[in-house]
Amino acid sequence: MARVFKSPASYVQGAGVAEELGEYTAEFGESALLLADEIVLDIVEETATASLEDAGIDLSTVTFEGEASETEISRVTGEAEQREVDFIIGAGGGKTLDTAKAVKDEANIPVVSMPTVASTDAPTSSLSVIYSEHGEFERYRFYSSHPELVLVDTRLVAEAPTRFFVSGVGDALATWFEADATYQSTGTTIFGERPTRSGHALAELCYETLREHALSAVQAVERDAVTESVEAVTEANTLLSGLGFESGGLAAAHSVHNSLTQLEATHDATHGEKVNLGTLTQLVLEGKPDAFVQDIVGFSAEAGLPVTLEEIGLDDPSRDELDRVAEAACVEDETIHNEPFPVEPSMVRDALLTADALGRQVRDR
Ligand SMILES: NC(=O)c1ccc[n+]([C@@H]2O[C@H](COP(=O)([O-])OP(=O)(O)OC[C@H]3O[C@@H](n4cnc5c(N)ncnc54)[C@H](O)[C@@H]3O)[C@@H](O)[C@H]2O)c1
Ligand SMILES: [Zn+2]
Repeated sequence: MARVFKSPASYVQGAGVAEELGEYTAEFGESALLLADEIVLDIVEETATASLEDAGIDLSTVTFEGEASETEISRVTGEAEQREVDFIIGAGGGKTLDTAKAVKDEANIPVVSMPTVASTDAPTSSLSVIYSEHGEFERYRFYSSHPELVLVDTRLVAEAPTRFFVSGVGDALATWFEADATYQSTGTTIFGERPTRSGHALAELCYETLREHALSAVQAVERDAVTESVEAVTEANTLLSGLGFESGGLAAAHSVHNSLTQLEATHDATHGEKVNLGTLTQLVLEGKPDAFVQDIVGFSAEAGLPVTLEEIGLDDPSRDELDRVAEAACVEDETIHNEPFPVEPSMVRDALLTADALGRQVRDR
């Protein structure tokens, strides 16, 4: 089996780089469509328009309606085609960027991925997570190429609500454990091939960066401050986590996340928050030693992440609900089968219950 590593063509990160959007995108053409929801348009439209105008690029906008659904993708693709734009810029959170990437694919134009929160690794990846119009996970949509450019303004990231940044830490914290499980097994990545050493190493760097900088970075973001730790964690959440999961592999944590979305009560928890329960479940499933699991539970709680089912909306889950989650996590094409041992639904249910109990112990301390 081949080993494959893929990535976006360029990654640019720094405080104030949104003002240089025009310079970095001039190579993509003379007209662009900006896709962002109302909140994000308020934040970026003026800066983006001015910067693109300086670079001789016409910019028009489409307001993102809130869900990365097939309906929304068709609507925005229609706008891009009708206006005959040369490229699309998606600005905002994971759902907006996933939609912009799908439009790139449908309309066959470059996409600039401009996260305004460091909440997930969606900006960097070559796939979109598609939901129904009601917010239920439907499927992944894979593309043959990555965003042409990922541009992250850390000033915007720091000024956004801290919860997004903390959620990004949750998404990124899973990366190393999942990549390492895939590496130790005969698992494949989303490219359908074996992981490279590079993917594995970047996933580990992602983990080390979070352990060294996350607590300081969260404190800084709480105060809208940009520090070296904020730069480090923004890169971990956005770039290292993205490259690490795509070229390193996903395993149990994201399967548990996906299956948790089946329960409506978890819909108010963010992607990264649900992933954190997935990470803790994976560590218990793998039989990691007590001290190790407690260390990760303690670290993630201190960073502000949920460590119990209650904190992601499941106050008193029934046995039946947990069984449904465990079943869904183990369907054939789920990445949980990248674990280096066979996984059955009953093992997942028991690991989830135990992870929750360990989380409550830490919370009650
Ligand atoms: N494609 C991938 O590889 C991948 C990876 C991880 C997650 N995802 C997907 O990403 C989605 C989750 O993304 P998310 O957690 O970013 O949430 P989101 O996209 O649902 O929402 C982001 C919210 O943040 C707001 N926002 C954005 N920037 C802001 C700013 N600077 N200040 C204030 N508010 C701001 C937006 O208005 C929006 O309400 C899920 O659909 C998940 O499946 C995809
Ligand atoms: Zn994720």
